[in-house]
Amino acid sequence: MSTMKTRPLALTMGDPAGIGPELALAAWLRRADEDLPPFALLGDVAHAERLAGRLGLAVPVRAIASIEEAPAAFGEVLPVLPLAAGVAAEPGRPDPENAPAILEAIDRAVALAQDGRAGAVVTAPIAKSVLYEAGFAHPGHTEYLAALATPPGGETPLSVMMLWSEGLAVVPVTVHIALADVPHALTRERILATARIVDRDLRARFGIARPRLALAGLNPHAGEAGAMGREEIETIAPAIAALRAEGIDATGPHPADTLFHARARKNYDAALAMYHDQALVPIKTIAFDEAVNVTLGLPFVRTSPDHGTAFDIAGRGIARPDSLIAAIRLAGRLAGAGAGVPT
Ligand SMILES: NC(=O)C1=CN([C@@H]2O[C@H](COP(=O)(O)OP(=O)(O)OC[C@H]3O[C@@H](n4cnc5c(N)ncnc54)[C@H](O)[C@@H]3O)[C@@H](O)[C@H]2O)C=CC1
Ligand SMILES: NCC(=O)COP(=O)(O)O
Repeated sequence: MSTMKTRPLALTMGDPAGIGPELALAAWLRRADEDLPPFALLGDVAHAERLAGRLGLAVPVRAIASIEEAPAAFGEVLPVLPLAAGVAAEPGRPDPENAPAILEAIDRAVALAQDGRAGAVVTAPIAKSVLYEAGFAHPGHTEYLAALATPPGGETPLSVMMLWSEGLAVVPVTVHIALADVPHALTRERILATARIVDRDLRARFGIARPRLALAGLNPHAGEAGAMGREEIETIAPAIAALRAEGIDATGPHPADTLFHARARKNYDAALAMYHDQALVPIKTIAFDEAVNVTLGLPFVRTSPDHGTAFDIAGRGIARPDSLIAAIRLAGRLAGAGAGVPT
């Protein structure tokens, strides 16, 4: 394991009835094999210990008082920053009563990253519907993180969801909305703002000198010259023209059905899809165990596994930690934690 001085990552527990906490235990067990940067779990010590016992995982858990203690502790124990809100969770049985603890973990992780004390935020999955029942007013992490990143009296940044893997990166321009609302939400301004953030962050965070962005159409055959919908002509093509005029390497609108096969994927660094499933179906199909959800447009790094809470398998020890491990590794890389700072 690295002896370099690093800023630890802040890993939220997600929904404690989902697979997030057990994946955190599994990732910690693989820390040396995977050369993971140190992280602290924002969670509940007793819950993590019970889960480790139930799953037969040899994970010593220790409460730490500040995240600065995490790197030194990480080699021997799973460091946990305990939450003030209580956690009482049975695997597979989500309970809106846990909403305060779930949100506290996110809030504190973001505060640590904003203060420069954590290198990045890694979030374990939350079940949106469970939080909605408790009054949560944001569609998901992506939008909530933008709200948390809003400076006092300032503008809320546009947070952009990107699902990234070695072979494919996809960005849904519209995210957590009903399909019926997509055409209305898909404006030229939204496409422009999203593509600019993708271009900027692929350069700044991923080190791609001139990102190639491929924009999908919305309709079959990218509208078939207007016969199957006019969004391509009226909205998407003008946005692409404006992006190109700014010097951004944007192409399209491409028919979505031929944008994701192996040869097509070599032609771009990120595909901008017009709605959630147009983006997430291809990447989860080819890279479910490796893909990482990265939020662009924020003043701090946030990654997450590509999957959800998987209540159907929680507490059974069969959930694969690969995507969370990929999320931790990518967070470390994007935050510069992987390289470390010599002590
Ligand atoms: N970043 C986040 O917080 C995300 C949260 N969600 C939330 O998760 C909840 C459940 O969503 P679903 O659509 O059911 O998706 P899901 O990803 O939780 O589960 C879909 C299927 O994949 C399996 N699966 C998921 N992760 C797995 C893993 N690591 N190893 C093995 N099998 C795995 C599950 O058992 C299930 O059969 C929803 O409430 C949704 O809001 C979904 C995606 C991301
Ligand atoms: N389907 C992706 C997803 O739901 C992730 O959402 P978020 O909670 O990361 O915004």
